[in-house]
Amino acid sequence: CSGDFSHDSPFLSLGDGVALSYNAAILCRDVCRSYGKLRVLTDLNLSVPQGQIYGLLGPSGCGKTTLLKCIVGTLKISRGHISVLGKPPAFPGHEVPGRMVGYMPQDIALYNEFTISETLWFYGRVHGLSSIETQARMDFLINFLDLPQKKSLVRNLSGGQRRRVSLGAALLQNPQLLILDEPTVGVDPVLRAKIWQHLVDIVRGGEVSVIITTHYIEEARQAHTVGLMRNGRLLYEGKPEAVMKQHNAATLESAFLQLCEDSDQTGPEASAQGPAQVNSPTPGGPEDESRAPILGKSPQAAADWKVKVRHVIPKWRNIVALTIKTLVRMKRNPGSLCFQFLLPMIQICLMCLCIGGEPRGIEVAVVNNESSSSSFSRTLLSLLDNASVHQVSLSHSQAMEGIRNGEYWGVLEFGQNFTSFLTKRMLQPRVSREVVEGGSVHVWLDLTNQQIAIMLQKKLHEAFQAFIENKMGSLAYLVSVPVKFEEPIYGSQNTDFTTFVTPGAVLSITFYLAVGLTALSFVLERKEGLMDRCRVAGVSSLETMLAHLFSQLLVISVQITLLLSFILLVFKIPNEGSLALVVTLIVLQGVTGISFGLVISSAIDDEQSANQAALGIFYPNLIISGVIWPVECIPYPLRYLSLVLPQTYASESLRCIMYRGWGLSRMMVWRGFAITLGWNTFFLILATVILKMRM
Ligand SMILES: Nc1ncnc2c1ncn2[C@@H]1O[C@H](COP(=O)(O)OP(=O)(O)OP(=O)(O)O)[C@@H](O)[C@H]1O
Repeated sequence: CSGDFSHDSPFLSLGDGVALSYNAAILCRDVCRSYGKLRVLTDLNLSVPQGQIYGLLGPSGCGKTTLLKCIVGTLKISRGHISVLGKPPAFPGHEVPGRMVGYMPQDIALYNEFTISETLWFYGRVHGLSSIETQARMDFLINFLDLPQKKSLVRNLSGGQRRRVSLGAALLQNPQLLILDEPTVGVDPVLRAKIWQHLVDIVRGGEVSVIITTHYIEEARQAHTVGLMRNGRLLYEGKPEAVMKQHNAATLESAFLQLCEDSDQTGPEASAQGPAQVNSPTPGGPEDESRAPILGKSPQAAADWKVKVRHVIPKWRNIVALTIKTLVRMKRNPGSLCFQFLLPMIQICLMCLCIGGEPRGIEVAVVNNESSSSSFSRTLLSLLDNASVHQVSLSHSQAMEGIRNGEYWGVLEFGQNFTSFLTKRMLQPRVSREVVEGGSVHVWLDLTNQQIAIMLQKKLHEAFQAFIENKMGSLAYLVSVPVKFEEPIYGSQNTDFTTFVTPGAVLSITFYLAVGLTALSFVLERKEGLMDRCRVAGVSSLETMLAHLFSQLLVISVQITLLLSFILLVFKIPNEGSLALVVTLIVLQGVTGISFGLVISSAIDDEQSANQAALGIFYPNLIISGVIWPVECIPYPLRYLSLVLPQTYASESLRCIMYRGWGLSRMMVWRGFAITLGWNTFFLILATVILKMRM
């Protein structure tokens, strides 16, 4: 809201030096708020006098909660002005949201994994209370609110008990302003009376003000002022006795019924134009203010830049409180924590075991038309890797029928004169085509599975090489293809697909687990009202993000340690480079995952959509990043897209470190780090901006 209030004083000024000499804790002028096209608050005027209890009443859905959220600063108003304890909510340096306000939302909004004392300690830390202060307040509140053992877990409490813990959290820091959204629902009449008595006691000194909504209209008679809301407007504001007298009613409820009927008769349009009826003990109520413009900015209105900077800089105590909160929640869910630790390890183990290995027990039909036990064909077949290839001897017609029926992956056929023709071919420099044909193994393959076909070809070449060495001994070098592959510069002759895919897979697994965990945990906290409650307690979105980042980093560290131990020690994936660089790059990819998860959770409100968003990017990103298949095979212009994705250059960088032993001086290494850091920064800024915009 705009800063038309005098920020240094709780007094309302009506422009040109005219100031009203009353003290209002909350002032709302012409407040409007919509959710999309649904208009919830319409030109609402309300005034909560300092040191009083204000009962905000109205039918379900009339906008009470929305108004309270606007007052505490978790929702922005579309139009109008709000002043809370002298300044607009969320004004730089103002402690609303913050320590000055105690807010009990309508939802329970408590961490289920916390005990009662952990809940109060958490808010004590956020409000900057000393341990002695927190302990003293906790003892008082547990006694006063008749709470069970302070070591009881919130999730094991009854609905009414949770509501009382929630009230305790709002009362903890002795705030100047208490905003209670239905605190007495589910509370027995004795305790309800006690709570009201406590509210009356705390406002007695004139320092504390209370605004309370309740469905039990009669209990609001104990309030100094009541306001009746209907359809987003205030129909009445004044003393409870006055409205009863005015309508000649015996109860507050029947007085309000009559007010509603009157309003229905005059119609919504009429009440939309006119101000609320004000029975005027409330100086500065809508009648006082009429439609006068609220003051222009006072000299002090422009907040000092130092205050603004301090307002933006994250508070360490909040980050610590939130990090401890996340760690306690993790500790209380050991099953989920173990799952988080073990899942990446299981994934990488499955990948190393199941991807890139050699096929086993491949059925191959063998048609051998030679009968002699000393024939070359027998020797050659005996040199074929039996673990990979399972030979089944058949006739030509049976073998061809079998391969057509999908029973065999290949057919190997040796002619009747295979041995004599091959001998001729080896001994004579010039032989006929017929001799070459008859001295060759004829192979028919089922090429529908390329990996198996390639493996069969490789096994046949290996068997033939062994056969040549067997038959020719030291002269075997004479029979070789005139292309000679020397020792590789990097990698080894035995490098397999697993070696190629592992670095990219490690980065992807770290990235996606971080995305999933972050996106969901934030969405759930928001859904349960926990984030709003923290925000009212003075926690900023940046602090929430940083705390989440720190606690997730702890989880990632364990995950990465387990991942690396397995790939390096168990699966013996080579690492020629610096382990520190390997770890740093993987951690940074984890941070990219966390920050991308933050973007999803700040933009999306429900788990299903968050899951869909996280899963939706999984396959496209995995495929286009060149993790499974080389980027060089991706057609243009898709390759340009591939190059800017978070894992493309990072995977290449990790491969260069691990297999080539390169360091940061090489461009192919540092650009992987640079791209990852760039994405981290971009995602964090984007998430912060989205969170701010969606407030
Ligand atoms: N986040 C939201 N998005 C869209 N509409 C919303 C949202 N929150 C509230 N509303 C709508 O705004 C209207 C006012 O809701 P609000 O919760 O402020 O009412 P209320 O007076 O507090 O009701 P109750 O007494 O039942 O809590 C309702 O019609 C509700 O459906």
